[in-house]
Amino acid sequence: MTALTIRGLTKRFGAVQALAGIDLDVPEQGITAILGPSGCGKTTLLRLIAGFASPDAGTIAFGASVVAGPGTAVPPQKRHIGYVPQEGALFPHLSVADNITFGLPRAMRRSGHRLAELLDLVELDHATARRHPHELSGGQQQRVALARALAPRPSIVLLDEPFSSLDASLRLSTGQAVAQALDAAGATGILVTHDQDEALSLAHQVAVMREGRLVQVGAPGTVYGTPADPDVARFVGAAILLPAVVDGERATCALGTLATRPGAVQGRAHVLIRPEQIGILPDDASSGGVPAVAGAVSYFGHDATVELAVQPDRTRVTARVMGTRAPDPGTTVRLSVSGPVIVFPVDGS
Ligand SMILES: Nc1ncnc2c1ncn2[C@@H]1O[C@H](COP(=O)(O)OP(=O)(O)OP(=O)(O)O)[C@@H](O)[C@H]1O
Repeated sequence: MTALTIRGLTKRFGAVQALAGIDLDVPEQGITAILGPSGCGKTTLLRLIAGFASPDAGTIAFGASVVAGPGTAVPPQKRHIGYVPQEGALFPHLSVADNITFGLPRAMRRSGHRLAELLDLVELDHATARRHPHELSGGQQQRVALARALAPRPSIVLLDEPFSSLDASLRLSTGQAVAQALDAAGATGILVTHDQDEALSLAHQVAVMREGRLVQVGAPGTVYGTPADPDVARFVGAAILLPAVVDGERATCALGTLATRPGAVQGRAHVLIRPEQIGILPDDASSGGVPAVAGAVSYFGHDATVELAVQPDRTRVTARVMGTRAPDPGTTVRLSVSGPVIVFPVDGS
């Protein structure tokens, strides 16, 4: 079943075409991430779904019921959606309990049962209920904001860059807690983010947006593994694009002759290689691969990236290897590429 169906959605602000014809199906439950760079129209799309603004054209339907379209504009309070803004926007003078139960009928607020349920759902200690927002960490504040959004049991929760003010480690754990809470509540999440790691790790469906349009919608693995074009490839992860000549299912480029995915364009093209596809071997002709000289190494603990100059013409590529396997700068090594590569037509890059 589809939780949300968007067709031909457009919105213009003066000379700026913020949304230029959006079609999107959001399946029930799970998280759909709207991923794109600053200014591409993500927040505008979320605001139209929430009902905070009206589209110039197009329709938005929740299940079978149209909430925005020609002659229809259901107000935000009647859309039964939850909204989690960037920094929680909690009421500073209210306790956590009062923040969470703010939108509930008085009888429910008094009973305390729903509050306890919501605290459990977002994995907050019941003792935090008496505190005020300034006595909580950023991650706890975002959990309170989610609990408040989930309180009236909405079927759709809109999350507008909810983790952007958190540091990297808290972002991951808070993101996972939010995903679990949405799942347990049976709600569908729509997460706006410009962070590809967040989108790929939390979402079941990723919708990549650029200049007011959706350029690719798919499962995280599909968007990362078979991006629609070189810009999507670069946006969702580190990408090496090399000129190549394709013949059948083989592409010849600076990293040798590589297997392509079936159906690749033929002749002059560009191949996409992810840094983790490059293996670094000892400099021994029997290892196969192409020779390269190792340059700067960036350690990240669990893994490392290595800059490499591929011989003979010093084509620069970056490999991602286990932290302990990075060669010393200046060492001559051999490079192999695992797995088939994606091919893009020359004019597509
Ligand atoms: N109320 C408004 N009036 C005029 N222009 C607007 C308005 N809201 C958005 N825009 C413009 O529409 C475009 C899309 O903005 P939007 O906020 O939707 O992008 P975004 O992808 O959410 O960006 P960010 O990640 O920086 O929040 C931008 O060029 C923005 O300047």
